[in-house]
Amino acid sequence: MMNDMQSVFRDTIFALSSGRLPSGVAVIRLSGPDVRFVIETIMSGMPEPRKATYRSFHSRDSELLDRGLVIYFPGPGSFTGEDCAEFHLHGGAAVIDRFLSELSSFKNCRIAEPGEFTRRAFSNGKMDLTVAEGLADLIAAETESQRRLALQAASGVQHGLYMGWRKELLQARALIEAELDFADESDVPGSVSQQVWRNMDDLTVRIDKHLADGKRASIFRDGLHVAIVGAPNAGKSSLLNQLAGREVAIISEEAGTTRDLIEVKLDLGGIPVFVTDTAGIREASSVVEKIGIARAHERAASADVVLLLEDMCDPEQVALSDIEGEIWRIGNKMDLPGADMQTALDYRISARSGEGIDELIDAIRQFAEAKAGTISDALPTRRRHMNLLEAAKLNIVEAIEGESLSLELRAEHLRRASQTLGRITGDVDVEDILDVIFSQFCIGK
Ligand SMILES: Nc1nc2c(ncn2[C@@H]2O[C@H](COP(=O)(O)OP(=O)(O)OP(=O)(O)O)[C@@H](O)[C@H]2O)c(=O)[nH]1
Ligand SMILES: [K+]
Ligand SMILES: [Mg+2]
Repeated sequence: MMNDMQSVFRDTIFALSSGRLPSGVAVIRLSGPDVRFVIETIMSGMPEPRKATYRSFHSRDSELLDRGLVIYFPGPGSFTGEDCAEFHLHGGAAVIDRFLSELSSFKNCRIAEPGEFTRRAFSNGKMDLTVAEGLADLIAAETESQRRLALQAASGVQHGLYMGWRKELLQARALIEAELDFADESDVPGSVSQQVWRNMDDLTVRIDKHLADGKRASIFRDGLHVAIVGAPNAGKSSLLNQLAGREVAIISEEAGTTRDLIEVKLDLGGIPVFVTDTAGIREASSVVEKIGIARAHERAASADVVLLLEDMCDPEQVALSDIEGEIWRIGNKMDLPGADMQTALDYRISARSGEGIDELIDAIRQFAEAKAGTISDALPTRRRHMNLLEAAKLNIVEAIEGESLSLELRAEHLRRASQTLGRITGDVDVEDILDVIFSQFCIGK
């Protein structure tokens, strides 16, 4: 469909494609030239294509392996483009072990590498790289926004966008060619390429916007990072436990309890939020505590939001430096009569009673959502895409600004931009990166 290469693989691959055992049902998937032979041998005869058929499965020495469903997907109209099959079996560890070892005993049949099914699908032109990556992301998606983003990529939205841009580049080059061919004829105005450069300007604006959207959307992949910092005993670990809804960190009245960074992951409005508890900041004498405090400073510096926690009964200023993100001043221990409610603070809470915690969580959620924006258009979902988009844009800019260059050279910059976009989708020259991309998949996909 998208690639015109058709690859022929000698091996038939198989893997357990469903989750961890034991499970109610386990699905073993096969793909390759010997799929028909394997099915015929194991269940004597072939089922109707693409129809779930209930059968008994036997080993070659006629031992009953299991009873279950088999579905046969003849190539090329299958996921990988090859003959494929699925066996739906009872999800017991011994059942699956026995079945897999039976499959291994067939000539040219072997366990699939991670991502090998999808890689075959890509090689057989069933999908482009952005779709393949979207599928991997879909399987890895843990939050609602990650799911939506991945599903867009898996549905080919990005692919369509980049193909469209490549077409624009192709048209621009065609117009330049035409201008070169007719340069000496007086009736073709030199303004053809003026129009080309205006179009190319417009294209760089769209690529820039797409890149900016991608930067915002990276929050869905990388998450929002929140650091809790403050003086010892301010109640940082108590706050972490409140946010996590469980006892993650040790709480005690002893100042200097927390030494290491303790991180929990929350799902706030579909966005992964990583909250880190840190060592209380003070002039420490112990070596270990000093290391902990240095880590606290580092984490605060790189966080998107620093929750600077202060004990309202015992206010103490903590100095932070090189902070990249926002600092929110949080007053703690509002449940105590001695709490000073006069100080200017962003939020007041009790990490012991839980008062004010919901408001704080809401504020973090809103901050994350505002930072992420809305997912409506196609977005570049990976650093790989972003890097190639940057490179393509630079090629176009070189062409636009190269007024002192020959038209041929300027057209060559546009050709490179198109090639670079082609590397995102895998339509051009990508053999060198396929191993890296597909090894990130899980086995059975
Ligand atoms: N009354 C009251 N006590 C609190 C509150 N938050 C924390 N505490 C108490 O304050 C003490 C210190 O709490 P921690 O959560 O360990 O404080 P921390 O900031 O993590 O301390 P270090 O890890 O030592 O820096 C404990 O005795 C907590 O029970 C609060 O909101 N109200
Ligand atoms: K403490
Ligand atoms: Mg602590």
